[in-house]
Amino acid sequence: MTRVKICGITSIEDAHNVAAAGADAIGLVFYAKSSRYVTPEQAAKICNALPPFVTSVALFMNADAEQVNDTLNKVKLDLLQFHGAESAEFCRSFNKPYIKAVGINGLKNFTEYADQYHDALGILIDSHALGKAGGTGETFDWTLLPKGYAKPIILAGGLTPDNVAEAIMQTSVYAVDLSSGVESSSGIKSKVKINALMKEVNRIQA
Ligand SMILES: O=C(O)c1ccccc1N[C@@H]1O[C@H](COP(=O)(O)O)[C@@H](O)[C@H]1O
Repeated sequence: MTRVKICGITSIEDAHNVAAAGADAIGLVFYAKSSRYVTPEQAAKICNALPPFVTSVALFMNADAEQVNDTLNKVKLDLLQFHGAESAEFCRSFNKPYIKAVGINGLKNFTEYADQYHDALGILIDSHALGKAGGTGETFDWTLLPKGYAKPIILAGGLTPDNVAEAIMQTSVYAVDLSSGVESSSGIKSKVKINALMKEVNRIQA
């Protein structure tokens, strides 16, 4: 069963809609330049309102250790997602499970890059260029995905209710991660699109 994470949650209502639709995880963006940015105080309210068995994921983009620690102190978080140029040493320094995002665009050697993060729970592959921010809403050529990599692969980048079934069937990834593809406007999730997404994911796995 392919897992689903919906990223960029900014309200309790959106978190409830994601959980009710049957997604596995919500993502909270702690990157101030993002339209989906939430403060630790807002995120704490959202996480406290989550039902059991829905994973809360904190997305950081080149944050410093102080910001990550401050967020961890204030918010009940299950997993960290590092979406920038964070070193493996930095990612593991919080003693918290993490996933590392990799921008596939222009990446020379996936295995060499991803192997540095050998203690990550999984590797998220997005369409952005190395060093640039993700969440662009752009897809990439899924045939570039590594085959048979030792860790779970999470596919991101431009996924929508219309292309998610094709993406899962073509790639057999462990999980998909969506943000802009299930929004009604930037930072606001659409209940209709979230339900349509989960219907598609369930349809092809029935
Ligand atoms: O969502 C953001 O604003 C964001 C900012 C900086 C880095 C990553 C961000 N989002 C992540 O990008 C991918 C793809 O998003 P999309 O579906 O193409 O909009 C996803 O992992 C988001 O979590």
